[in-house]
Amino acid sequence: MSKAFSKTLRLAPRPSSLLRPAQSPLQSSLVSSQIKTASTPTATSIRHSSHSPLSPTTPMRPRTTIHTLLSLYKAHTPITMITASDFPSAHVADAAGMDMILVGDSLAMVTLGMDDTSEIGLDEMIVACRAVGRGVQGAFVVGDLPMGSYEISPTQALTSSIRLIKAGRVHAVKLEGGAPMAPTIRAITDAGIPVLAHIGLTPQKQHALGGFRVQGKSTSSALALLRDALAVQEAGAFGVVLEAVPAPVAELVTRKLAIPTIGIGAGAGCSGQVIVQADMLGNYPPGRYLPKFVKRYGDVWSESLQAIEAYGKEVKEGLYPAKEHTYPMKREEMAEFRRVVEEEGGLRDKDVDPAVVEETKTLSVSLSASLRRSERIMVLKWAVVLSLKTRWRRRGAEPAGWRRIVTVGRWDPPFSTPKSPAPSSALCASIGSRSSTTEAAMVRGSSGSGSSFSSSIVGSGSRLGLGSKDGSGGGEAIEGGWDEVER
Ligand SMILES: Nc1nc(=O)c2c([nH]1)NC[C@@H]1CN(c3ccc(C(=O)N[C@@H](CCC(=O)O)C(=O)O)cc3)CN21
Ligand SMILES: CC(C)C(=O)C(=O)O
Repeated sequence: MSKAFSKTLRLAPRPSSLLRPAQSPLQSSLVSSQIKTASTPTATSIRHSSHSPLSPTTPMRPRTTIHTLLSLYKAHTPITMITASDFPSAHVADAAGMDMILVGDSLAMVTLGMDDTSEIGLDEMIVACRAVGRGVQGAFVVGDLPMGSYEISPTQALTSSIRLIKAGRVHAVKLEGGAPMAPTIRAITDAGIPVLAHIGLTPQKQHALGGFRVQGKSTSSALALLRDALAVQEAGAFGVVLEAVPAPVAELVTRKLAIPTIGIGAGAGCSGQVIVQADMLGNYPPGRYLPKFVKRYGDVWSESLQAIEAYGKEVKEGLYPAKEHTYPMKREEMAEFRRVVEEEGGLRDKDVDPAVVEETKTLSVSLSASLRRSERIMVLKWAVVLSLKTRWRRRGAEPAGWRRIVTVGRWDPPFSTPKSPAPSSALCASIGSRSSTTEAAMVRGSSGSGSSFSSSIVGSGSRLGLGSKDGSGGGEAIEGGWDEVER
């Protein structure tokens, strides 16, 4: 063990829970299910819930601790680190075997679309850290202290660091700054929280640096960089990020230190590397600015664009969803449903609460009395639908009848006038959010393509105005069909 590094560990005694974080219940259960899967590869009985956050196929990996990092450093094995900002980016980075994951404040720009990193706050960082933590099984997770959360005093920095650890569930914190930050780093490490320092180009201080500019290019600034590196090491940092410094400078600084350097734009002479995941994956379209040091290992933008375009096309063409994406129903049940709809023309009495019918009628009458004719029809329909929905919701269930009403609800002339356009199909869909496309298709299929199908709610022998075909409900005979509504 190198002298300064071991001193770091000694000076900053940490609770063993930090050094060797216990597995969360989620992870232990995941692990046991993986073991089962692994030992019985052909077993089909193990079904993983689609809600299970971590993929069951991810191989197990042991927890990376500060000791693991030290071993890598001592063995001159480059340490791998990548940023993550949410559950999926953490999950994939962890599965890819990254030694460390950084929840960097660059997520302000690449994930939240902010102009720079100065805008993001500690609360937002904590949300990201927690999401990342849920996706990580083995990597050592470092959370960035955002601008404004640590510069005022060592006490402020410690308070923020404790929040990142306790609420954000990270294993260590990172902060920007060299020698002037030494007392702050000391305060945090003394409290048993590992600190990764960050010197060179420190993006939070971009305005003071005059932009994102390479640091340490002159003898004096290279010397200042070395002084900063030694100062943060002395203060107890377990490692230091060197950003955008000439490679030979970074290499020499690395040799003068006894803690690992993690380079980004600092050449291969560092003890490890870090990169912004969104940059290296090619998450953004060509043309977006990328720092010179970024190598694009992927083209996620094109892949995503292609996939989403294909989805859009298939939806427009009616190719998606296909049969295998829909839910089956017993033939007899569907036959009975169809019979009730087509032969009885609506709901059976037992499906409708008489009180609902009464209430709806009253509502309809009072509304129709107070509205102009053109508005009336539309409002009445919505009133009926909403009233029924409320009622049925209150009774703790949404009977098939509600879906049926919404599914077959139609929004076409005469209320689709330039003055009062029909609600969009999207609106219809959201109102009937429990009604499925499949069901709409079934209803459509049953009434013959392009034919008009309308519904009336029949309850207690009463017909309510939902645009019944024969005009007995809302008093409107309506032409047209579902197709017109959807397109
Ligand atoms: N997507 C992303 N990736 C990053 O690596 C990153 C961010 N965002 N946001 C915060 C900082 C900014 N970073 C940068 C940005 C540019 C250079 C760079 O290579 N600058 C050039 C030109 C600067 C100038 O115009 O003077 C240089 O030569 O310094 C380095 C690091 C790194 N960080
Ligand atoms: C660029 C890395 C080191 C970083 O600080 C970040 O992602 O915020």
